[in-house]
Amino acid sequence: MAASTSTSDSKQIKVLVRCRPALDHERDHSTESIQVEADSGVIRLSTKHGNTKEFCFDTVFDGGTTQDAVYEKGEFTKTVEAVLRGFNSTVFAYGQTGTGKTFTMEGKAGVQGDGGSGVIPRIIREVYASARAKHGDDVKFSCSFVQIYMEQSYDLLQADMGRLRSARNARPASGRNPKLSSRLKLRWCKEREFYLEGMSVFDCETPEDMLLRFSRGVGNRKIASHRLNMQSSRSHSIFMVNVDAPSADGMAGDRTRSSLMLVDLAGSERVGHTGSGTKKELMRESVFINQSLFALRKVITSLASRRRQAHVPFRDSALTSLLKNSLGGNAFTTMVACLTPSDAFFEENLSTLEYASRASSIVNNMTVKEDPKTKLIRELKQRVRNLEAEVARYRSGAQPAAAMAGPGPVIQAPSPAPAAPVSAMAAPRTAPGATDYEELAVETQNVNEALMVENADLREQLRFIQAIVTMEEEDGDVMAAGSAKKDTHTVETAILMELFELRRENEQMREQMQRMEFGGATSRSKAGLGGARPRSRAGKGARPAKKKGMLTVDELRNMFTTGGSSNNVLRSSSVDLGQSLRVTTTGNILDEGEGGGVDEGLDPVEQLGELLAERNALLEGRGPR
Ligand SMILES: Nc1ncnc2c1ncn2[C@@H]1O[C@H](COP(=O)(O)OP(=O)(O)OP(=O)(O)O)[C@@H](O)[C@H]1O
Repeated sequence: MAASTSTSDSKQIKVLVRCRPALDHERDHSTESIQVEADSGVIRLSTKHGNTKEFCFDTVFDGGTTQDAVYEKGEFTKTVEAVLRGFNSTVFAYGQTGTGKTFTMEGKAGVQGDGGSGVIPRIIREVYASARAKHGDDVKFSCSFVQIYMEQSYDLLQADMGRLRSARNARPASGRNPKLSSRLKLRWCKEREFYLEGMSVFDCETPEDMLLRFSRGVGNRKIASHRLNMQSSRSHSIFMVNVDAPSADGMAGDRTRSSLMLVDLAGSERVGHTGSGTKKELMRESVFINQSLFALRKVITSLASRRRQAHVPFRDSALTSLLKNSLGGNAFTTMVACLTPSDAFFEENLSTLEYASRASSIVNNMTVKEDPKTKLIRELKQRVRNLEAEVARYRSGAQPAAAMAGPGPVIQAPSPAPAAPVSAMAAPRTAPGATDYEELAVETQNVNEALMVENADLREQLRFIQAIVTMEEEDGDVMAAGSAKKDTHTVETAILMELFELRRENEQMREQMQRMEFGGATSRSKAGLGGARPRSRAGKGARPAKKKGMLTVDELRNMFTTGGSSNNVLRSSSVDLGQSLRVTTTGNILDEGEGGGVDEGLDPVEQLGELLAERNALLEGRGPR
């Protein structure tokens, strides 16, 4: 369902650091290199050569910290509160392989008695308990569980995954493999941003129902053993808890829907340390794990750099796409950075702490997502109340100040409406020395103008409601799984989005070129823009050779008409570009461009052609036009 924002709150990403105890097999051949001062939040890392690096965080846990203490001192209750207030929230565990991410998030049966359970089971129980205490039975819960394995997303709760697991458990495999039929496509649409199409969602009435789903999904997760961890997660897992509850601050009947993402990342690993270099599959997995974590680190670095308008490469991996709202977005986010005490992993620990430190400077703008219809009704009710109060004041003899103003929805009059001030009704314009008749005429005119403005407002509202209905027709039910009708775009919308993206890229390139023009011609080749590149063999004036990855207009047109695919390009069957046809986006992602507007009245394909030509020219180093 389309949603819009109401309440908001800015919060930095909360970072907890946990160093696990040394494991039995580590004690013989490594020394502890980490000093954790829980009271002051200081962590000191020292190398074998005596160098020390110091970090300070709000909350740090040493190897002796129990799961109970992590949950309590980590203040996960605040995450639960945020979810129940309608804020999307995220908890993610980050760190090198074998540092205790899964132990922290899932827990381990039999460790520390019942206290062995990790953050996920505890948070599930607390969300249910708090929600029930607050709203009784008027709360609905559901969950989904996915893993990102080798850059593909898989549903961990699909029925066939369960069967697959029992079949595979019969043989001593190095790990379980996800089945292709549970593969999910990553999609993007304006209202929902990144999401996984067809992901299964299960209603769970009780915490036990949800815990059962969770443990089934855990059983389907891809794991394998290597030198650093007997049960190493080979995928990133995301468990999603959806809560639909009465609005905490709103009026009767208002509801909020929030999601809690509980993420256990696969750990970064060095092939030399894990010994995966000898096994092809482990090696391939390693490459994908490290690649997506690299993308995550790039996103963290970019968000933490605080350069305004800096490009944040969320689209570089499925993981960062799905975490977009959790990092610098609208969610309440907690990162649990996990460390190993062994001095053999000084560099890995240092890297984890550096990224944890950067993450702690990222500010999220938490917002409650509200159903637009509910929001509109709430705002209109508020407006009625304001007007009633205004009328009451007017009746009691007071001058009605700006009768139409107030905290109601800010609605712009459409352009054909007269530009009369809205407060005209309250402050009639009278000409000096005018007769009573003239005064009446002026007042009538003012009232008339105010009514026209209101009329325009109402028309605007009607258009808004119609737009919502259309969106809902297109979206279907967000929570329902497998709807093939979801998130369709018209061809025009897609082309326009492509145009925005291209225009933005071209703008950037043009700026870069201009900067380089100032900086001297030689810098052009250094920047890789091709100033010193050899011309094509056909000589001067000949069309430059087409670069790999560049698209011509014809190719683009073909893709629209024959169903080819490329990044940001749609797949459709026999599309006439003149018509407004509905097509579904490919698994590749369309991002929100911020570029300039699109020339109205021109064929978007023509524009696209121009922009592509411009881009090719820029790439060829032929300078801004
Ligand atoms: N706080 C802890 N107390 C006791 N044992 C722990 C603790 N943290 C982790 N361990 C143990 O360390 C080993 C590795 O932990 P875990 O599997 O959670 O690491 P991980 O970071 O999830 O690794 P990977 O990224 O490879 O999945 C496990 O045997 C686990 O039981």
